[in-house]
Amino acid sequence: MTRSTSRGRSRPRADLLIRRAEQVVTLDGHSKRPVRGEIREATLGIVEDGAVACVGDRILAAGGTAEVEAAVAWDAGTIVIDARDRVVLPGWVDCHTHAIYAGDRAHEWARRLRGESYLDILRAGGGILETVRATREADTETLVRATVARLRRMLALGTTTVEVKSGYALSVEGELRLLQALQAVDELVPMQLVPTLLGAHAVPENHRASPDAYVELVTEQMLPRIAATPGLAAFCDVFCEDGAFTAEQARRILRRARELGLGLKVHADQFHATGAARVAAEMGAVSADHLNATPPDDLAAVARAGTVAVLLPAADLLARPPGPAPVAVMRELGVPMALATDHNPGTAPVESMPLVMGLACSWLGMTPEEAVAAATINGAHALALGHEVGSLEPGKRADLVVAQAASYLEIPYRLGVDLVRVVVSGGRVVRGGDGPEASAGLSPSGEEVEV
Ligand SMILES: N=CN[C@@H](CCC(=O)O)C(=O)O
Ligand SMILES: [Zn+2]
Repeated sequence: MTRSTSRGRSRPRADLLIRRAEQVVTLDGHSKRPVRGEIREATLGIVEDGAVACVGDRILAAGGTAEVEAAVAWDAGTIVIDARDRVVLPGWVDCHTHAIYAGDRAHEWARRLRGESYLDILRAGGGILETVRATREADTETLVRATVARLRRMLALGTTTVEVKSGYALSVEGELRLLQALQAVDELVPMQLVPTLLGAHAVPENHRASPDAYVELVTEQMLPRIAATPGLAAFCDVFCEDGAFTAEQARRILRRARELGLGLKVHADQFHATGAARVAAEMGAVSADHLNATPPDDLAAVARAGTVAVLLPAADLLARPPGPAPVAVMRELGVPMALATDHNPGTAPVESMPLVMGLACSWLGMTPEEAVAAATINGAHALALGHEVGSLEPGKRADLVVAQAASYLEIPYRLGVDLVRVVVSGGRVVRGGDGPEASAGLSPSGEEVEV
């Protein structure tokens, strides 16, 4: 139902008003620092009978329905969504993906199920290197089209901010091409896309005999070339692992990236304790990701540095590292935790953040409150975007999810069930609107609307 109002002319006008939600999970008050330690329901900033009003691509107000409706004006042009029986949350922040690639590795997954190891397959020239061959062969239009399709499916499941790493080209021109293709993708998908250079994802086959020469190529040619174009990459990442790059090589690459003004991320200790998490902490990386094999002392260093631990339960399930990420130890040490899909063709063909939240709770031992914070505000901090996304507060990007649920608990609990009914990204309703008061521009069936 849309309503015109003569009252409150001086009140700011809303383009979009979502009202009468069972719960609005605001996550407010955490824009400066990630949440960590014991996370209680109060930390989530839940408002019952809640509303969110937006104008343009920004949030105008979030709180109780009566309070929000008293604070804003709306008219016949305002889209009004009734959220009775529904929960409103910030759009998911998927802060670790490898979503630009060609080819498929289901056959490798089947080999791993029969007992082969991920790293042995990589050492034999498969794994990441197989995807590198397929990606190098694919034309840019094909890569853009495939990536857009993946990101649109993620968007329909509520992901409104997504980090995408390059890393399947492993040459200066090839990595540049992937990051430029991501700029084209960014124009075609209404999400916030954060690009990361992962030129040090694996040692390419032509440098097998001299990995240090490849590290030098990354530090002396690839990084300066990419950093010379503002916006091409926000972060530099390194896969620090036996069979990929050593802690010392990672340090060299990250140091150079930092000099050139890029933020830092590290694929750390996924299979072995390599010292990578400690390097991430020392270098001031915004995140250290995976952390399956990180010793407690190194996790303590991560906590002290305020580096966000990005946990990737789908990869934990499919890649078979020595064990799942040690959530209880991280909680105890005060390591801030975020969650991401790790979408990639080898170890995580997953696109759903709600599924990842479910795995994080029922398998890794996160509490539902930790999972919600990890998929929203802490994911934002893992991208240095805590001021911009991850919570429902006035001035932040109007990114939100409306889920068919009486409580936020149902989202991680109902493993594999798509409860998302409405997705708003940058103020645009990109999916849904099938509620009784759905109005202009909304698809009655709950299908994705034209984006
Ligand atoms: N472990 C390194 N990189 C990816 C996997 C990439 C691949 O296997 O293609 C990850 O984060 O899990
Ligand atoms: Zn990864």
